[in-house]
Amino acid sequence: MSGFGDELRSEQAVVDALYARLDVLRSTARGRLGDVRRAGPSGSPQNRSERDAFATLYGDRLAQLESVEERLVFGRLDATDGSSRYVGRIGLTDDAHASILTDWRAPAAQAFYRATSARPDGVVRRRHLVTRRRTVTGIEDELLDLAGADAPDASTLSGEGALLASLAQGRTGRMGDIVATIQAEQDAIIRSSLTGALVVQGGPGTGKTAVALHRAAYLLYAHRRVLERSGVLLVGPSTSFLRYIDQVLPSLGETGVVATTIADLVPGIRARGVDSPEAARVKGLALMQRVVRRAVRTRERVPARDVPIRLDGRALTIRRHDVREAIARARRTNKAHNLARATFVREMLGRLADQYGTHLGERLVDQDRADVVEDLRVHRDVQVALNLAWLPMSPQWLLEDLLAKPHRIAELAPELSARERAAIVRPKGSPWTPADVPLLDEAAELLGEDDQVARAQARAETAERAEALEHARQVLASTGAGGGMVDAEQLAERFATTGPRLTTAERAQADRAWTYGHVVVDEAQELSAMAWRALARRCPTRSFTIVGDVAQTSSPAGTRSWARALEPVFRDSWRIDELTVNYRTPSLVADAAQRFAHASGLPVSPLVSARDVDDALAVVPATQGTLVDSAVDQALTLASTFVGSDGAGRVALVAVPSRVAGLRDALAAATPGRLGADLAATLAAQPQDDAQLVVLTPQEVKGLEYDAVVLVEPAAIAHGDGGASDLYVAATRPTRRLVVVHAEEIPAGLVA
Ligand SMILES: Nc1ncnc2c1ncn2[C@@H]1O[C@H](COP(=O)(O)OP(=O)(O)OP(=O)(O)O)[C@@H](O)[C@H]1O
Repeated sequence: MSGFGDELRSEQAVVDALYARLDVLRSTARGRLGDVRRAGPSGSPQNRSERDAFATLYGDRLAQLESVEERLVFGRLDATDGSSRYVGRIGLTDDAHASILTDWRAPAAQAFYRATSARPDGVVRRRHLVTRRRTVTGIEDELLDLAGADAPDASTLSGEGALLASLAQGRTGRMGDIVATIQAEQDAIIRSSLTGALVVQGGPGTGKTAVALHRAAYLLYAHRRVLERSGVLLVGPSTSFLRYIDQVLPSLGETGVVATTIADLVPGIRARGVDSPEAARVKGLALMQRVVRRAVRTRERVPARDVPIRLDGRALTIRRHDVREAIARARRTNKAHNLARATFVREMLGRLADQYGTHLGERLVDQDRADVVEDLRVHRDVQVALNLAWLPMSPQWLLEDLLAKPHRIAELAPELSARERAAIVRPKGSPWTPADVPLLDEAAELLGEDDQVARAQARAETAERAEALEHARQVLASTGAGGGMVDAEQLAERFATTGPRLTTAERAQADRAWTYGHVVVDEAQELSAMAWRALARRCPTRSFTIVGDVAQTSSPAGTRSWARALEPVFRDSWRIDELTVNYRTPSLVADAAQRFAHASGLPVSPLVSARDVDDALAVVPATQGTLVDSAVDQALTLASTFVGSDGAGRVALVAVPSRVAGLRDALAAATPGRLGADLAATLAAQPQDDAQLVVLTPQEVKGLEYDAVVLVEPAAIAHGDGGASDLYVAATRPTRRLVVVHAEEIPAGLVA
């Protein structure tokens, strides 16, 4: 016992020393930031820009140092050669630049997550340090030098005590990082190569989201030079999901990540409309790329007959033959429609000017010809005729026009059935929907934007950056500034991005045509073929992390097969990995969900729960008349156990959309009597997407988790729009308890 106390004390001494170092670094960064700020806005523009650059750098560094206060260090590795190293959320060095804490993403930390008795990797002992604030409260050792140990199976947990402690914590409504307890199968995915597309398939709660985010953090660390410039795009299913995960990356100290949904993918488009399931499905079909292409092509057309016009009293003709040749010539440029139009117009005006010359009986040259061309260019009838032959269009105009005209859809989408065509017709002026966004993106690509300005700007920026780098080198050499905290590249980046210029993430977000160094897609099974095309366009190197579960697909445009979804875009440059341990749901609940999923024929991945919780599953029968009251009663009982006035703990009622309003009203009416007026008022004031006690649909809880869930009438959920997948999703949200309230028969398998 005293041995353990000694160990604890000696680890406390190490932890104290690491925090002391952290404090020193913080105060140095704070001091430098203060010095820079005190210098004020005087001096030459050059001096000011340098100061701004240092201020941003020290500010960022300080923010990073502040963000690792909790669990700065969480592990220790003892090697066979007698050396040991500590692993933590960032790397630290002492005054002599010797490493005293290894960043979890560094190669030297890998063994902390991967070493096993079968493959100890030079490690004899892995120690998990459990800390509360700056105090070591526990130590958990794993000895890895056991000769002849069996190979572990996938469900062998590393640092089980630390892991289970972290899983048992109350939900806060925000996802936290898992750096202290990443499991071997997860670590292999996190550190997998940057090239190609990596698909991570796994059942609910297997850590796919956590792994995807930690992989983004790892890639930004391991490939900083590439990815800081180009940025990483993170695509999630909803804004409330993005909110749920937005603490994870900053707490890992990363920037340069643009988080978005498909609905918000195209700058300037706010897609808040809602499609019918059938419309969403049809708009997502791969053949829609052909429909959009045809919609563009049919605006490059030869008129039915020659068009007579008059210029200065002379009769000219816009001849069908000329239009045909001008169109062919413009198409040969291989440029996008709006850009190739310049060639078409130039060609047509030239031909008309030649006709004019023929009328005059002379061949027009130089200024005379240029003047006639100009007169023709501004001639209204010419403009009308040329527009009819080659219409300049915005993506919005094209799509709005197409969807508002059943005869155009019939003409351009003959592959669709009459019912499918009818599903996508809608009046002009309707709001954009998420399924419109990939179509708008496709159209934008075919129509083209005038990118000459942007390209010139990019060239200028490259030249400026080279200059900034050289300048930064000189500054560092001459001032000795940086003190090991800054390198020339970082400083150059700051010089380049201070002032009116924007960060990588900001620039990327504003630019539809931005190409990212890596794309992370969560809940990827929901994406349509058209959405995949839009994402692929944003990363020509096809470096993707794709996480999802084809058993949880609820979107009618989504997929049940990775191969079918990905092959059109990635061909054979994608690989698949599977996660099989469920870290969220207690085994009773996970088993129930798995049984139901199997019984429903969903393509489920194998799943083993990491833990068991007593009383994790309850079934409460009700009648149609008592269903709502009974569900609310159960939710309030759960809330009194799990929901705290300190903001911790989350309880959700999940029901089909048609029941949501009734449940919300009943819940609001009953809460004060059951939880007290104060807590009821606190809960009522919380925003819907961060409330501790909520009523939501299965679609809305996708990707999220709660301490406890009341599943209201599972049969109705299983027969709703998202079908069995919706019930599978809803049943796998709780970390501690699932209560099933039903009047109809419970779907097969859900209860043993
Ligand atoms: N190694 C780990 N250590 C601690 N917690 C973990 C670990 N892996 C996953 N978790 C936790 O398990 C829960 C489920 O993780 P996550 O949401 O990433 O799963 P998922 O596979 O994306 O689930 P779903 O498919 O249901 O959306 C989260 O609370 C996450 O923090």
